[in-house]
Amino acid sequence: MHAFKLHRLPLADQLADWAVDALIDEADLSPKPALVDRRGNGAHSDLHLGLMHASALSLWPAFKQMAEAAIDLGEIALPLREALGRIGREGEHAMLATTQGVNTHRGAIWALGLLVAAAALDAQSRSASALTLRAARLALLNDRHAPQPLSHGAQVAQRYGARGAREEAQLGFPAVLQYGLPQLKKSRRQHHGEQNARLDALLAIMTQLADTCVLYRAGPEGLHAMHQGAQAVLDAGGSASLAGRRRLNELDQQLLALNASPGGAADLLAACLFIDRIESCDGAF
Ligand SMILES: CC(C)(COP(=O)(O)OP(=O)(O)OC[C@H]1O[C@@H](n2cnc3c(N)ncnc32)[C@H](O)[C@@H]1O)[C@@H](O)C(=O)NCCC(=O)NCCS
Ligand SMILES: Nc1ncnc2c1ncn2[C@@H]1O[C@H](COP(=O)(O)OP(=O)(O)OP(=O)(O)O)[C@@H](O)[C@H]1O
Repeated sequence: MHAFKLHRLPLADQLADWAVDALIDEADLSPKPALVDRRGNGAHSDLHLGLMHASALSLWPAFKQMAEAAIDLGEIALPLREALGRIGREGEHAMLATTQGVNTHRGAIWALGLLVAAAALDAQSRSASALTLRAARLALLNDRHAPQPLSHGAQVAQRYGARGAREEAQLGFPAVLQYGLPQLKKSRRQHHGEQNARLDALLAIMTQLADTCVLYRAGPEGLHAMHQGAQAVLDAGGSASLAGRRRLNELDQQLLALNASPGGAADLLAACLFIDRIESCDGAF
């Protein structure tokens, strides 16, 4: 055996690494409209890039434990769903302890947690559609121990009848499968550059998502501005074109004026990057 043979990471460690990488890549991606990025804190007075990084790293143990639970329990059923719920809530505590009470990644723990578990359940079956289907089947199970707080998402669901993070997962992440990933691949095929392709994927998600962060902060007017503005950037040629960049700057200004931060879309971009990483890795993990 070669003395310098590289060790493959255990599956759970590998998946936790990729989930954290996806969160850091999402946070670093710039210029994102009204979100925390390398330029600043967007529409968030209580967030900054360092906090997003620290928060992402604090979630590594939770993602690893979610993968381990999926490997140990091995099937999509209530014991795994409830283990994920418990680990997810512990992850939220770790996040809040790191950020001193600021919600940096609540939606991301939910989406990426389900996807990490879905990937760990069957390391051979790695297509986006297979992963999101397993994640959806997990999300459809009812965690009997989940608290029912009147979250911002629950409040706008009551007020506007909007579908939020829970429903997006239960439907198999249509925003990722039908908008984010196809746009990511399309912009890559057009050689727009990786950062522009990722921005375009975020914008594609923003064209149609019922983002409860935006609805809570800026109502239907804010959501409409996000949908229209993101579509206008893509129609103008996307982030790689001069006309698209001008539209992106206008969208940034408009969302900032409305205090409308698309946090749900940002979480789903991270989900998109995680799935893309898994799909594109050769052979076993
Ligand atoms: C389902 C969750 C997201 C709660 O959703 P709810 O809408 O009630 O909460 P909240 O207003 O805090 O929003 C959560 C976040 O989701 C993101 N989000 C907003 N809109 C959307 C959307 N349409 N699609 C996807 N994500 C969205 C945003 O980042 C937002 O901050 C989740 O926190 C939860 O129930 N956790 C319990 C622990 C658990 O079961 N964990 C399992 C880990 S796999
Ligand atoms: N780069 C990012 N910048 C800002 N938010 C992000 C980013 N990436 C993900 N998010 C998501 O956005 C959410 C933060 O949104 P928001 O601040 O509206 O939530 P909140 O704390 O529930 O509400 P509020 O700040 O209005 O009281 C987080 O749950 C996080 O998952």
